Amino acid sequence: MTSESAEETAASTQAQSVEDVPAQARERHDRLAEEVTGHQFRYYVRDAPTISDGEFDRLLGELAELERQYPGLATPDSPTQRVGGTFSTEFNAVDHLERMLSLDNAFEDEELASWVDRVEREVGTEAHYLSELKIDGLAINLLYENGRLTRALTRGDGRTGEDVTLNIRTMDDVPERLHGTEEFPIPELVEVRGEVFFVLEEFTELNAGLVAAGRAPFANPRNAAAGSLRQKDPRVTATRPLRLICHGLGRRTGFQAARQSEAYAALRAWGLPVSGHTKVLGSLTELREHIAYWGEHRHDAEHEIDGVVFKVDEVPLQRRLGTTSRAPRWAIAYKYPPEEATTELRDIQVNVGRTGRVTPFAVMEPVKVAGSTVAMATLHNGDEVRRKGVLIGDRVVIRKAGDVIPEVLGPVVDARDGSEREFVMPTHCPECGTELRREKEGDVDIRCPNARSCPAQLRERLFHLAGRGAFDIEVLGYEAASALLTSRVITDEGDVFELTEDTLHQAELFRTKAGELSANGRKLIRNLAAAKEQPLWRVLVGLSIRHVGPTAARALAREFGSLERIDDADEAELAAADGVGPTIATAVREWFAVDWHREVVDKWRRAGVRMVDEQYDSVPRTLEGLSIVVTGSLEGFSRDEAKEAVMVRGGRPASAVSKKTAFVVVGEAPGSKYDKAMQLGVPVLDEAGFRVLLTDGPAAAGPLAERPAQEESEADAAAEAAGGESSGPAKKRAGAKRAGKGAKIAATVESADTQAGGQPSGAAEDASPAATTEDGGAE
Ligand SMILES: NC(=O)c1ccc[n+]([C@@H]2O[C@H](COP(=O)([O-])OP(=O)(O)OC[C@H]3O[C@@H](n4cnc5c(N)ncnc54)[C@H](O)[C@@H]3O)[C@@H](O)[C@H]2O)c1
Ligand SMILES: [Zn+2]
Repeated sequence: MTSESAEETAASTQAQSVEDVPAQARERHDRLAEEVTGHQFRYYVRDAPTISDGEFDRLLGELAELERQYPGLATPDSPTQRVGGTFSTEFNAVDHLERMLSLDNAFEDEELASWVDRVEREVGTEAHYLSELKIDGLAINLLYENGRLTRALTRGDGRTGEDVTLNIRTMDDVPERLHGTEEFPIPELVEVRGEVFFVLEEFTELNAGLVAAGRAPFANPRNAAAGSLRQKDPRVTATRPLRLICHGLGRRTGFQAARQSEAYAALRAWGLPVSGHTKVLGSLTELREHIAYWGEHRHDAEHEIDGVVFKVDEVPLQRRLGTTSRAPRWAIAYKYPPEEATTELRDIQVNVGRTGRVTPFAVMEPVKVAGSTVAMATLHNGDEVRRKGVLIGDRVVIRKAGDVIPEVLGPVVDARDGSEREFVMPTHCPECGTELRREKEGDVDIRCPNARSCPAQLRERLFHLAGRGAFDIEVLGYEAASALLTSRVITDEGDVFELTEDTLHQAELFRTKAGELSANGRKLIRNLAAAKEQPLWRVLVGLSIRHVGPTAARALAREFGSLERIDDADEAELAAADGVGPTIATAVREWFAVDWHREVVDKWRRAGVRMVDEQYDSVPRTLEGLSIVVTGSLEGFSRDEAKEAVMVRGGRPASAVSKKTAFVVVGEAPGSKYDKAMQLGVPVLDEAGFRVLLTDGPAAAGPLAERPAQEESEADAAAEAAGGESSGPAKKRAGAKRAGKGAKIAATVESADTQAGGQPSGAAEDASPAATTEDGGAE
C-alpha cells in the first residue's frame, strides 16, 4: 500500500474506536501485541532475543499494518506507539531530562521519498540532511554537568532508563571529564546520546571465552554489547571491549548549536567519540546515492550497521517538525535488508576436502537472508564448533554479509528445550573409513591421510584440476568427476588424460540411451586434448600442490619454465625465486617427495600434457641468476620486452642498482641509475652490449662493459655482497652453495634479501591460509 492510500484509509476510518473494530481483528492485534511485547522483554531486558531483528521488524510491521486498517487499535499502549524498552529490576530507574526517542524506519525508497516530501512541505526545500550510519548497538544517555560525567542511563521506555553509570565509567571511549575549547566551552549541562557497540571480531572472541567458561554465548554483537553493559558487576563490564559513538543531544543548558552537524563538532572538541562517516546532503537524489553507497560498503565501517539515518540538520527546523510519541519527525532510518536470521540447526556433518581436511558444516532449515536461501554453512573445524557453543538441534543465528559465505554466529540459548546434543568430530573418514589424524601436532585441522585413494579427495582433486584456475576443462564438473571414479573408468587423476572414446563409453553418464558415446563425452575428449596444450602454470595448479594457486604457479612457471626444472630445483633455489618464497618452496619439495605424485606427473607426460613453456624451452638460460637493471629507453626493446628477454634466459630484471647488480643496461637518458652503477663499480652496457649479453652471455658481454676508473675485482665484489648487510646465515649458505661466478652468487643473495624483506605479493597471497585454494575454500 502506498503512503497516499494509507493516509486516505486512515482518514476515512479516523473516527473509529476499539469497539468498532471487528472482534477477529482485535484478537489478532492482541495476540500480536503480546508476542511483540514478549520479544521486547527478551531483547531489552534479557539481552537474549529468540528471533532475529528482521523477524521482529516484520511482526511489528504486521501490527502497524493492522492499525492502519483499524486505527482504533492504535492505542497509546500499543508497541507501535512506544519506545521499545521494558525494565529489569537490577538497575535503578531514573528519568531522562529530555525524552529519548526511537527512529521511524523506511525500508523502501518510496517511504524515504514521502518522508522528504513531508519535510519539504512543512519547512521548505532549504533543509539540509545530515546523513549518518545507523550503528547496531544500544542507545545510551550520558549526562555531563559542568563537564563531569554524572550519570549514564539506558534508553528504557524513552522517559525513564536504567542507571548504568558505574558500568559506563569502565569504558575507555567515555571521558570522565569534557575539555572545553575557545570555540566550544564546556556547557553547564548536556545530555549526550550515543550508541554502545561491540566489534564483530571481539564478539567472536567473547563468545569463545564464555563457552569455555561454561556460560551462555550471545546471539549477536548487539546483544553482546547490551549484555556486557548491563552487568550487575561493573568489573565484568570492564573486561569487555565496548565502544561508543555519539549521535545526538538531549537537554542542554549553556550550549546552543544551529545545526546538528555543528553539535557533533562540539562533541568531538569536548573529547567525545563521533563518527567519521557523517555528511551533510541537500537533496533526495543525494540521499539515494548515499544509501546506495553504504549498501555497497556496509562492512567498511568499524561497527555493524543496519541502515543509514538522515536528520534534518538545522536545529530550528527540527523544532518546527517536532516529534511523535515514539520518534522525531525530523529524522528517519533507512534500513538495509537484514543480514541475520534465525533458523534450526538440524545437523552438523563433515566434508572431506581436496587435501583431506575434514570440515564440519551446519545443515539448517533453509532460511532466506540477504536475498538468498541459506541451508548450509561451514563451521571450519571442531574447535570452531566448540568456540561457537552451538548444539545440534539449536536455534541459531546465521549471518550472510553481502557476497561472503554464510556464517553461524551463535546459538539462541533461550530457545533450548534440552533435546539438543553436542557435535562430536568423527574419528574416521566418512568416505573411506581411514582413521583421521592431525598432520602435525598443534594443527587445528584433522585430515584423512588416505590422500591417494580416498574417494572424496580424489573427486575434489579431479574437480579442481578441471577448474577455471587450472586446466579449464569444460564438461569435467562435479558430476562428471564422480561418474568417472565410480564407474572405475579412471582410478585417479593420473588416468584422466589417457581417456579415450572407448574407455569413456564405459561410464554411464557419457552414454546415450541408444548406447553410444554422448555429445558431452565427445566434447570431454576434445577438451582433454586441448587441455594438454595449456601453459605450465595451469598444469602446476592442476597438480593440487598445497599453497600453489594460480599466483604461485605463475611465479614458478615464469622462474623455472618447465616442470622438470622445478623438480630439479632444491628448496633454497625455489624459495629464492621471485614470487615463490619459503612456504611454497617447502610445499613443492614435499609434494615431489611422494611417489604416487610423481606417477601422476609421469602418466600425464606420457599422455602428452605439455610441461614446458615454449618461450623458455627454445632459449638457452644464459643469464641464470643474474640481476640486471635496464634504464633509459632502448631502441630495439620496449621496457617489457627487455625484461622478458632477461627473464626467459633465467635472469632477474631488477629496478634498483646495488652492489649485487650484475649489469646495468643504459639507453637514452639513463638518469641516476647510471651514476649509481659507476659509483658502485657495476659494469654498464649499452644496447649493443645488451644484445651480446642476451645472445652470448655474461662472459662475452663483460669486456664490452664500461666500468668506473678504480675498479674492484669481481671476486671482491661478490665476497662483499655475500657478506652483505641483511642476508641471514642460512641464506648466505644457500647463495654460496651455488658455486661459479661471483656475479651469480651475488644475484642469489640479492633475491634472498628481497624475500627476507617484503614478501613478494604473489607469494604472500598464495601462502596465506585465507587465500589457499585447497578444499575449495577461498577460491
Ligand atoms: N529480535 C528481537 O526480538 C527484537 C526485539 C525488540 C527489538 N528488536 C530490534 O531492535 C531494534 C529496536 O528498535 P529501536 O526502537 O531501538 O529503534 P531502531 O533501532 O530502529 O532505531 C532507533 C535507535 O537507533 C539507534 N541509532 C543508531 N545509530 C544512530 C544514529 N546515527 N542516530 C540516531 N540513532 C541511532 C539509537 O540508539 C536509536 O535509539 C530494531 O532493529 C528491532 O528489530 C529486536
Ligand atoms: Zn578418506
